[in-house]
Amino acid sequence: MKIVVLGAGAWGTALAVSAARLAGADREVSLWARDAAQAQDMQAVRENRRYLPGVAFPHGLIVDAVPLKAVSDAVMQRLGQDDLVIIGTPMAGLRAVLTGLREHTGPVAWLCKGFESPQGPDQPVGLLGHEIQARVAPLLKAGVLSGPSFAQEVALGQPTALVAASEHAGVREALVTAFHGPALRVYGNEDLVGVEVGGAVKNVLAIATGLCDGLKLGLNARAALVTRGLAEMTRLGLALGARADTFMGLSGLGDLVLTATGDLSRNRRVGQLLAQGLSLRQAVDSLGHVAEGVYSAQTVVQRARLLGVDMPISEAVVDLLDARLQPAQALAVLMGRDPKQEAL
Ligand SMILES: NC(=O)C1=CN([C@@H]2O[C@H](COP(=O)(O)OP(=O)(O)OC[C@H]3O[C@@H](n4cnc5c(N)ncnc54)[C@H](O)[C@@H]3O)[C@@H](O)[C@H]2O)C=CC1
Ligand SMILES: O=C(CO)COP(=O)(O)O
Repeated sequence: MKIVVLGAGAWGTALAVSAARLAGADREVSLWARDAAQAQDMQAVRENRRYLPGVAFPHGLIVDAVPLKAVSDAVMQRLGQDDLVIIGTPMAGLRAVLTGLREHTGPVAWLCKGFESPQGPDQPVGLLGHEIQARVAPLLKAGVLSGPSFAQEVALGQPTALVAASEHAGVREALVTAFHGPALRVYGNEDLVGVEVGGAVKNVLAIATGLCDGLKLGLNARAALVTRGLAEMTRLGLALGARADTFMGLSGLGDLVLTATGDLSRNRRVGQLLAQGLSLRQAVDSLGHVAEGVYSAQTVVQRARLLGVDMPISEAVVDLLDARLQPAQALAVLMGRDPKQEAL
């Protein structure tokens, strides 16, 4: 089996390292970075000093540079027909990479969690990964690898469970074969929509809990945000065609708990920094990594409104990110809502 990871950020690198640790005579794992200088540095020091410092690359991991913005014929010629391609870019890079891969015949999975930002008049609402794929590479056998997983912990070999979601059994099976091992369990799920909604919305909710904890509002408040956040994530998912039980699984409750409460989360960190009085620009610049919730929040709310779904926590996050509300005001808006029944 050949596994090619396109994109050498923290998560792509962690999964490439993980797969290479399982490597036997029957597999080859490559990590392709878009930045030639970064690829050279990784080849020289056998470590990704920029995005995943301190993690030594296993002996067999192959590192290379490719232009990811336009995955060209030259790049395609280097891929074997059956290779498993893992797309490790943020949502912002997914469309271009999927477009370039549209004639690939082997399994493909992306790792990014979020909604793409609106692309102008032709596409005024932001899309999930599978919606982008349906438009630019409809024949691809593709899916997403998601679930509660901080890159650093996976890279250190700490126990983690992921979910491989695709309508294609072959894609789910390829992801299990590539990554399932002593430290990483990979579960299959056919509900690609639900898994993607979970991964996208939990990032927005983690900004809210980061804010809550940054303002020292207490553990009760955080539990309330997580629980009511799960309710609003589920409402949006159901309206988009997901199955309810997916939200009780790894990419729903699991990733929400991890990201909303775990201090390794970049999205949670954004909320904490906003609570300290930093501007959004200052908060984002200080991370050094992508925080997808910042770019997805507006679309989550826009899609919810179009579907008539109530998402008050996400609405408050958007008002906060757009500086229409100060941190304390966002809380007042949420607490000032009329009483209602708990049910969805
Ligand atoms: N870091 C983590 O623990 C996890 C991250 N993810 C998701 O994986 C995706 C990638 O996250 P990280 O690897 O952490 O990000 P990162 O910030 O560590 O690295 C981003 C990588 O993508 C590249 N990149 C940035 N913009 C690009 C574009 N427009 N086109 C192509 N490449 C581009 C950068 O050069 C860099 O190599 C995100 O959607 C994130 O939500 C999912 C699970 C865990
Ligand atoms: O998706 C993640 C964990 O599952 C990573 O979350 P952050 O992007 O907030 O760090």
